[in-house]
Amino acid sequence: MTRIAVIGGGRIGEALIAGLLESGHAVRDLVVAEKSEARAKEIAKEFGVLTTTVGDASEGADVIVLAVKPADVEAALTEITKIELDGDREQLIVSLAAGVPTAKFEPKLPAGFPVVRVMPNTPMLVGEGVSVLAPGKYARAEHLELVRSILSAVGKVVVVKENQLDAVTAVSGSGPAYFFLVAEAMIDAGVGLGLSRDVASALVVQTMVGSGAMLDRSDESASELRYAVTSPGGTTAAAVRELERKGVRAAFFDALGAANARSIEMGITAE
Ligand SMILES: NC(=O)C1=CN([C@@H]2O[C@H](COP(=O)(O)OP(=O)(O)OC[C@H]3O[C@@H](n4cnc5c(N)ncnc54)[C@H](O)[C@@H]3O)[C@@H](O)[C@H]2O)C=CC1
Ligand SMILES: O=C(O)[C@@H]1CCC=N1
Repeated sequence: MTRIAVIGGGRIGEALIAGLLESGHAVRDLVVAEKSEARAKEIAKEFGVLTTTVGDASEGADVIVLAVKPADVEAALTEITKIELDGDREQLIVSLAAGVPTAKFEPKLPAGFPVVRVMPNTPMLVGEGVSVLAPGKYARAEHLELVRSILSAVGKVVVVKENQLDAVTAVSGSGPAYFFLVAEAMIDAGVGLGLSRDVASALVVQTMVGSGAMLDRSDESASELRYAVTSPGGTTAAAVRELERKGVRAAFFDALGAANARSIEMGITAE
């Protein structure tokens, strides 16, 4: 099986580790490098994986996954390049860092060393993620296929050109947070209407799960599914009118625009 080193055992690193193990990836083929000792202990205890230094983890790995913050990429890369990277053994770097272009990695690596940039999202923790892949200059079809095969174990995989990854980050990388925010607001609103928090939470969670499943399985668009809930002159129409009056659609345009701009900015400042 492919040996994977995860550099950075934070929130997305943990989601990847948990998702891979859950999908049957062997624990002996996973190794984690986490610079916080306390966090490394937590990861080792929770998942039974080996935790070690960046150099040791990278040395034995086929795929080196960088799951550190964009500002920490450079330091982590410096540690990785202290070992002898082996392009012939088809070693590969996969970067999950938002905004950081593959062109920032490539000059620091041995000539022709392949890099694949990926924007995942946290639902991969439960096998329902979406990972969007973009090959760097030296990543060939077989590298993309390897990354696809690893990440398809924890959700769907989409391939785009790298220049679309900032937009992707705004939509699906940050996306779970928007749905969680909507869930929080709906639960609070339900409590405001007199439901207990437990009942309001159960109703909101199942409504989200059910609506997501319909979107996934139905041939109808989001608009058509919404029309089917909206009886003329009824309760949904009254609610949607308020959401539109408060500018919910414009808020999403602006919010995703801000995320896109921030992703571009993080790529510039990561240098
Ligand atoms: N959290 C999310 O939903 C998503 C995050 N990402 C990207 O994933 C990356 C990590 O994000 P999070 O997991 O949220 O951050 P985080 O802060 O939770 O985790 C980063 C971890 O890396 C460790 N670290 C930093 N430098 C290190 C080094 N040199 N060696 C070993 N460990 C090191 C830190 O101690 C920390 O535990 C970021 O670049 C982010 O843009 C991408 C998609 C979604
Ligand atoms: O908020 C962030 O910067 C990261 C990237 C996408 C989701 N979380």
